[in-house]
Amino acid sequence: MDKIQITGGRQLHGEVNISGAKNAALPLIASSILVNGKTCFSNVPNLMDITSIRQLLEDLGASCKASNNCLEVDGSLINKIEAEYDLVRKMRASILVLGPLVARFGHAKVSLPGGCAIGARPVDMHLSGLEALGAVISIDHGYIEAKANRLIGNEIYFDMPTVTGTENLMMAATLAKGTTELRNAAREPEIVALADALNLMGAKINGAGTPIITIEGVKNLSSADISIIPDRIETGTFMVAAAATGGDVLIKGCNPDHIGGIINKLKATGTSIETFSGSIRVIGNKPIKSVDIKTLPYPGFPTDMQAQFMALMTVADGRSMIHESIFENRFVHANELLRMGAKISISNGNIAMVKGVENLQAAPVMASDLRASASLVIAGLVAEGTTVISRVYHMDRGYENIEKKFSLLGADIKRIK
Ligand SMILES: CC(=O)N[C@H]1[C@@H](OP(=O)(O)OP(=O)(O)OC[C@H]2O[C@@H](n3ccc(=O)[nH]c3=O)[C@H](O)[C@@H]2O)O[C@H](CO)[C@@H](O)[C@@H]1O
Ligand SMILES: C=C(OP(=O)(O)O)C(=O)O
Repeated sequence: MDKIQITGGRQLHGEVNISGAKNAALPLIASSILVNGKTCFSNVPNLMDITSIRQLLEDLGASCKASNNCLEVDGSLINKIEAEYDLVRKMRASILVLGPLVARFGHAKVSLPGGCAIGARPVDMHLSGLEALGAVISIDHGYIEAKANRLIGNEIYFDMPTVTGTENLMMAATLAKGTTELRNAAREPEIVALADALNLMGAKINGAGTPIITIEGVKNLSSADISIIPDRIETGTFMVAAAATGGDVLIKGCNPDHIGGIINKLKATGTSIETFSGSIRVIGNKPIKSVDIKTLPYPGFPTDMQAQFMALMTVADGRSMIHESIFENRFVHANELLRMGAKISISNGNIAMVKGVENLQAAPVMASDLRASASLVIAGLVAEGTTVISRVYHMDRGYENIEKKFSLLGADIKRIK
């Protein structure tokens, strides 16, 4: 199994290009199930999760042709409505095929995705939403089965904004008869990107990016060319790494409008940030000021940046309170940061108090999930000595060429076997 080795202490300098967003690409690729024809995606990141969704679509019968960062999916060849456990277990976002399959074929069988390192992550709101659209749902032997002759538009209220839940139901409702209104919908940029793409395919969606999304059902969708938006979490990860190392980095190919919550908190740490159209310059300043954060649905501070921000706070001046309000178990990285000399205490399971230390010390550490791995990379970049991070397959799910990108910025980082 691959590991990442980092010798810390170098400031990051130079330019880095941001890849397409994993969390935008996954629902967009799933949306190609709705189309009885070809959908072409560009700026697709080369990631394990993209391989997983591609394998899943191929298993359903679709043809997928990939070259460079493009992917062409032919949904006209789909001849199977069952997403099997062996494919779904690799990636929770596989649940995103449920809505499109039942909408287009009237029948879907998808393995229950189950929990993961960061929490139980139920899919009850996806299922009750589909029921509201008239699907008959059953769960048997670990599989969700959904059946409907044709989905029928309805009003759906989410108890809390769910990102993939909003995406699943938005996709399903595009082919429903009548109008669907999603209330308390998630507002993430990935939702807007999906609505824009579906509209290009012929859907009639309004309000994406607000808590109320209205979808007027259409009979079918047609082929389209879709470009994946830049990854705001990868952007934020490089911003935090630049701040932590006291570096000066120009982050290119990103969308500063998508990361207001991150920019706001990083500025409060004393980091200098200049935004341009499509790029951001980040200059780290010492001492790093301690700042409190609470993760919230967009446009609040993203849970997917909490681990990286915690790594920054371990070397800040003072105490920081980090409140994780989205997932119940998203502090696993804290234990690894402790092994590197960080001072962190956790109360109530979702509040971490971080007391900044002068410096971290390198140690062998283990990644537990995707963003935990990014936080360990940031810690490794500032620590004294050589850190080895194992289980980096978590990182490969969501960061394209991360060690190459950091190396080009001057980090002493390499992948080892
Ligand atoms: C592929 C993708 O886009 N993943 C992102 C997506 O995950 P994902 O879409 O799985 O996360 P959700 O927005 O659904 O989860 C938000 C909260 O709602 C709860 N919940 C969700 C659905 C449901 O039916 N019932 C329920 O209780 C979850 O357990 C969690 O506490 O949004 C998360 C929150 O921004 C991000 O961390 C993930 O990176
Ligand atoms: C938690 C994440 O992804 P997923 O929902 O695919 O597990 C993430 O991108 O940080």
